[in-house]
Amino acid sequence: MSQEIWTDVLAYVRKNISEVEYHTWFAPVRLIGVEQGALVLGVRNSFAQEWFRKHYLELLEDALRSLGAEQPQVSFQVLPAAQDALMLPDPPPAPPPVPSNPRSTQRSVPNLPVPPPNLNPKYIFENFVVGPNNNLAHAAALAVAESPGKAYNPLFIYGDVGLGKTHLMHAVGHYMTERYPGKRVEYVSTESFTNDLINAIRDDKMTQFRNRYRSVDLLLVDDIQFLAGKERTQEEFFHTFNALYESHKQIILSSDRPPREIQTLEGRLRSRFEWGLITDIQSPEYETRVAILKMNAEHNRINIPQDVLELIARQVTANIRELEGAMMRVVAFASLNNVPFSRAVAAKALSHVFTPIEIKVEMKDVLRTVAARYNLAAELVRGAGRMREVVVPRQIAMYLIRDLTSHSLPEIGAFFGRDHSTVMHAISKVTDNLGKDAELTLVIDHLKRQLSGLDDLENDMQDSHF
Ligand SMILES: Nc1ncnc2c1ncn2[C@@H]1O[C@H](COP(=O)(O)OP(=O)(O)OP(=O)(O)O)[C@@H](O)[C@H]1O
Repeated sequence: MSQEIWTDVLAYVRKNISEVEYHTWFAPVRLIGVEQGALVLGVRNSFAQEWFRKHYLELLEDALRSLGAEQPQVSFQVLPAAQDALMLPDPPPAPPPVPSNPRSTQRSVPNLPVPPPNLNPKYIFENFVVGPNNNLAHAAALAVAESPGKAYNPLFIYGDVGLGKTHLMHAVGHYMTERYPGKRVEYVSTESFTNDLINAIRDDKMTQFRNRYRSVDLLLVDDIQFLAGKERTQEEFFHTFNALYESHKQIILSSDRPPREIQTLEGRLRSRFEWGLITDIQSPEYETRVAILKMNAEHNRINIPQDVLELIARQVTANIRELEGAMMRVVAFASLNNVPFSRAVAAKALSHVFTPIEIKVEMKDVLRTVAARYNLAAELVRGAGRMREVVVPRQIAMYLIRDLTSHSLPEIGAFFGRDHSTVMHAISKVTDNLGKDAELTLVIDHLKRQLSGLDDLENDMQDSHF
């Protein structure tokens, strides 16, 4: 996760300084991690350390603020020389989205496994959650992947932004390159196709252009609606389409609308787009959104409780890219503010972007927050253990549940697998000690604020040393 935060920070920094400055100062920086809410960066020498403190600290803090850090903290460590040398070859941390047009020299060698073309490695079928909103598009994509050029040609996938059209197209590309090494797959956005065409005309390289697009086994063209109004590009695409279609090569097109709604598209192209199968992707319903978040969290190896994922899924409804962004925002917020995941934390993290939601504290929120405070597993606090290390947190959790929720003593007892008299005993024990034990008083106060709204997160962080 720290890597995602760092990637976002770098993107922010890059937007705010010149490219030269960025490459001089930020390219050699290594992320050490996020420790207790602070972003720890490794720099090459003490001069760089000083330079960063003087010139870039504020910018880095702003970047963290933009990710939700209430009290951004950045520290710099000088990397040991060997480590620096070792770390230098690291790939740059911010992978660009999908390059528009890299060419592989190996592609022209026949029968060699072709490296995956410019496809996003994350966009594979295994990572695609199927729900009622996209099952037809998914089934069609799978059918095409299994019998390219035969099942449906072209396959035309349409839907609003950020709903998985590109993901499905790439998945077919990956599937094909894995299954049939040597097959050529080309993914291109309509914009890149247009630019390539313009360059080819300008540089008198139309033969190369045509060879490139007409010799593929699978052509994936994103955002085909942008062909509208571009007559020369339409003309060229028409011939590319025919050449591929006639030699039974597969074509997959994506668009934000069905062919008949693309204005100023030549009739002959429109009718060709309708020859195969037209399928749409709708916005995902709640269960699919939760499943997508769950898969994403697992993919990034982040352990986010189900109820927090559910809260995020309720908040973001229309667009999966935004849904993923919201989850990352919550993760960054929790990690930069050094607080455990809870619905209150998620609500707070998203409050700047979405309509704030009011959170009712639930028993499991309390249990989790208390357990995190004592560095214990929640189930240990809830369990039957009688060691003082777990008994005190358990009593505190019972006390806080009684205080912050409307659950009755028997309900609290049932949650902990005990009877109501145990709960009563725990509550009176904590109440008795509250006035006498200053540290306990502070801890309870801190936990209460953390659980109810987090308006005082800044103070929480200052207190977090106890
Ligand atoms: N069903 C799904 N399961 C898992 N992840 C998904 C699913 N649908 C979309 N995503 C993820 O959502 C993000 C946006 O998807 P994608 O880029 O494919 O959308 P798109 O429809 O092509 O959007 P645009 O029209 O803006 O290009 C990606 O990270 C993708 O992996």
